[in-house]
Amino acid sequence: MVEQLDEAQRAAALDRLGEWDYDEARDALTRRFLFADFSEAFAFMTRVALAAEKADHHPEWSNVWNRVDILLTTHDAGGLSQRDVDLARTIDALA
Ligand SMILES: C[C@H](O)[C@H](O)[C@H]1CNC2=NC(N)=NC(=O)C2=N1
Repeated sequence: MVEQLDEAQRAAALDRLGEWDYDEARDALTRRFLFADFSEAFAFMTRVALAAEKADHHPEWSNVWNRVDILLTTHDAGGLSQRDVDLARTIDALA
């Protein structure tokens, strides 16, 4: 079972992640990625999809041309968990 992060753990995680914002309503991490064009954006999404499937942890996301909006939360935990923080780091490395 995955545990929801408490306030202190969440603050520490957000501090270290830097580029990610906190969505209070969803208890989630969010980040917008911008690319040169659709092809670059979709290539990124493909890399993330493979990593997400491998980790069995999946993003909520949308794409409009060169833009990819990502939201990470853990449905099983009812909010933000370490799995989201780990996936955020993985995604940053794939951008
Ligand atoms: C059964 C399976 O492990 C779960 O449904 C996983 C799959 N991917 C998931 N992804 C996310 N973001 N949150 C989850 O709680 C989650 N649960």
